Amino acid sequence: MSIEADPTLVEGLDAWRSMAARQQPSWPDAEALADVSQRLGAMPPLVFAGEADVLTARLAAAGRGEAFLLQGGDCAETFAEATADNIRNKVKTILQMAVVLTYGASLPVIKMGRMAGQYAKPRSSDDETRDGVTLPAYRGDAVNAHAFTPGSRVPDPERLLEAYHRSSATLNLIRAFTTGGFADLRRVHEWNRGFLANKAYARYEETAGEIDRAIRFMAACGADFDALRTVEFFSSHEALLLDYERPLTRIDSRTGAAYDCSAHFLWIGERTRQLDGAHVDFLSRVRNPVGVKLGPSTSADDALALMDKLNPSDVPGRLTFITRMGAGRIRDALPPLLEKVTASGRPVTWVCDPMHGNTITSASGYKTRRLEDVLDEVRGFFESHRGVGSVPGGLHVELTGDDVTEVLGGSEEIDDAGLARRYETLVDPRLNHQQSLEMAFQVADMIRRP
Ligand SMILES: O=C[C@H](O)[C@H](O)COP(=O)(O)O
Ligand SMILES: C=C(OP(=O)(O)O)C(=O)O
Repeated sequence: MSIEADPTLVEGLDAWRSMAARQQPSWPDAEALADVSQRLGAMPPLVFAGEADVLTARLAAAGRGEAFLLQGGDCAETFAEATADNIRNKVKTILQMAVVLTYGASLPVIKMGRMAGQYAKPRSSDDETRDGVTLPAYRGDAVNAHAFTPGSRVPDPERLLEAYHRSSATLNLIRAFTTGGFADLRRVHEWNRGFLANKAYARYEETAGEIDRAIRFMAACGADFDALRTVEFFSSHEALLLDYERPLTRIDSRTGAAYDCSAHFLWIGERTRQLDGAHVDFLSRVRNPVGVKLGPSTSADDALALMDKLNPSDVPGRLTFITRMGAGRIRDALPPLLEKVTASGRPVTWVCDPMHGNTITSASGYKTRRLEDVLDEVRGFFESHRGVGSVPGGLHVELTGDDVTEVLGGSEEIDDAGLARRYETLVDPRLNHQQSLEMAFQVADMIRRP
């Protein structure tokens, strides 16, 4: 049965309320939460169901090896940083990476931001202790504030509304950039401006020069370039806070199916992917394309059971598995999953998140990652897929368009002492602009050279 034809899916949209939901805030005031839910439910949707369907078709192509997904953005967006400059720099970085990948690998690249809604974080511990004082952990700006004071850390449902408004403003600007001419491929050089000149920047200029020449050649041949003016760009975030996702879920007037209209693509995190849990149940009932993070402890049977629950009709592009095994584990942990899922003959789009399995604490105490581990996990991802004959369909990265110093290594050779220079993330370390471009060049090579 196709997902829109099953009325029990829509009828059960609130079934998650009686299931175990991990990583939810302890909202102190149930009435205030109910009031916010009602107000969120009255807000316009942030995306249109038809856009989510287009993305499903694009992800199906990535699952067949006919496209490649590039999903990137902050670990945790913050309200304070939802500024024009930050949004523009992130969009530019993703567009630049996409150009490098498209040109280098001759594959269409699906561009998706971890943007316009990535305001909630699952945490390893419910508390944080500093100098003997213990407070509730920061769970993202949609829940509480980062400042280490008792008042800041109390979950406040009004923040869900603020997350909605910031997401709306961010998405509006992304749409303006990507449809208003800013993302026109003929401006490929412009996207480099404003970043620090560096090795990756120079290599990008070379690629941009080659693209320019190709465009001038095609123009001289009389090609029509209207299609270059706009770019499809999709939004995504972890569907962690069900008190946010549920009120933004709407019934599509065309099909009668439910869509979570907080973003085009939603994923379930490694910590909340229990088969009988609230998150899996809720996302099984919406028709957006959805993802699930799979860590190194995932068994092939877990993966198959998630497919049964989240994509029972085997719709290509509906389900993406985002593997995050760690560089040291991927070559052992991924192939058994790929073998069994591939043998089932059922459609899944496989994406590599090389960030979340490679987090370390540096000698000076920073939560960081090594760029070499991150790249090694991507290499392991390609090797595993090539060994099994399955399709490496995309990349999921935590990045920023700014010149932060949060990840070790890269051609700038950021070392432990260098981390302090500009360490700004509130949760996990992100690749900076240069490291993101370096990664794109290397991944283009990996796609090109089987
Ligand atoms: O981004 C992912 C998680 O939210 C994050 O890695 C958890 O970090 P913690 O272990 O500091 O809670
Ligand atoms: C929490 C995240 O990842 P994971 O669920 O893989 O740990 C994340 O992507 O922000």
